[in-house]
Amino acid sequence: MTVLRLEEGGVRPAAALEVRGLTVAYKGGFLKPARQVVHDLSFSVQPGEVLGFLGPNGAGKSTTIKAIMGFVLPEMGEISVFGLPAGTAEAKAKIGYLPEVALYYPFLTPLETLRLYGKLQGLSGKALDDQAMELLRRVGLEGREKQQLRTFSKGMQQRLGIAQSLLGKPALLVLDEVSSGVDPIGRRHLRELLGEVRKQGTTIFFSSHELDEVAQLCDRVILIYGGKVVAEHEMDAHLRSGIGSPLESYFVETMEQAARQAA
Ligand SMILES: Nc1ncnc2c1ncn2[C@@H]1O[C@H](COP(=O)(O)OP(=O)(O)OP(=O)(O)O)[C@@H](O)[C@H]1O
Repeated sequence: MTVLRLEEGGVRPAAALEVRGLTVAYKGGFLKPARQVVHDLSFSVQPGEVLGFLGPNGAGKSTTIKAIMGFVLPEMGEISVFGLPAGTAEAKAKIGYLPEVALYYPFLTPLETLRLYGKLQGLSGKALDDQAMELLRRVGLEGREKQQLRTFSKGMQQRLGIAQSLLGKPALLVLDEVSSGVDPIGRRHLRELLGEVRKQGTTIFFSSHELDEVAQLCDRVILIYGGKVVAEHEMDAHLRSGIGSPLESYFVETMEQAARQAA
């Protein structure tokens, strides 16, 4: 279902992801007050766009992503996915999600794991097996389909997580630290894979500390610090391919400025 919005001068499709005034607090311990970690955060991702969500450790990226998935309940704010309220079954059905730490049942094989997740999405039979095998090939786990996950390295588990997020060809990919633990060859494959997925029209929203990867993949970046958006930038030619690592310099300068302002 495509939800249309009435705009001045006509209708346009709803954003793939819209976050408005998101405020999240975690409960404190015994007699300790709740602590707000995301403050009045707003941004949107348009259909087909690839958006990098950047910020230092503890900035609130995973918390925001968990709110998008409906795993943490915001104190305030609204989130919609293609116009559907976040956290609902309909919204979740549109999303392929890779958590920051993907934990799988250690005695299952990657193929069995993808079958399990595929069945939860309503896929079955040969169509599911074909898709699972194709995804395992694309993430470089060909030949390991029948190896139990307890014997997998961190990077291999991450590759499986990426395959799992792509099951069912979701319209929106939400990836939390997508290349964490993946070796340089795997990262290159991952970039190619996400490039292909993007060409098929999939919207991608991902957090990463790998700024070279972000520079190559993204149309736009959003930078957060202390749970607030502090900058937003189109990935123009300079940031993408200037001398040195322009995105890294932009990131560091923006964060230093945000830290000075917060002090
Ligand atoms: N379950 C929790 N209970 C209490 N505080 C939490 C919880 N999860 C995260 N936090 C706190 O919320 C803040 C934001 O954490 P979050 O994991 O969202 O940051 P992040 O930007 O994803 O960081 P990183 O880059 O290190 O993954 C941090 O101060 C963290 O300590």
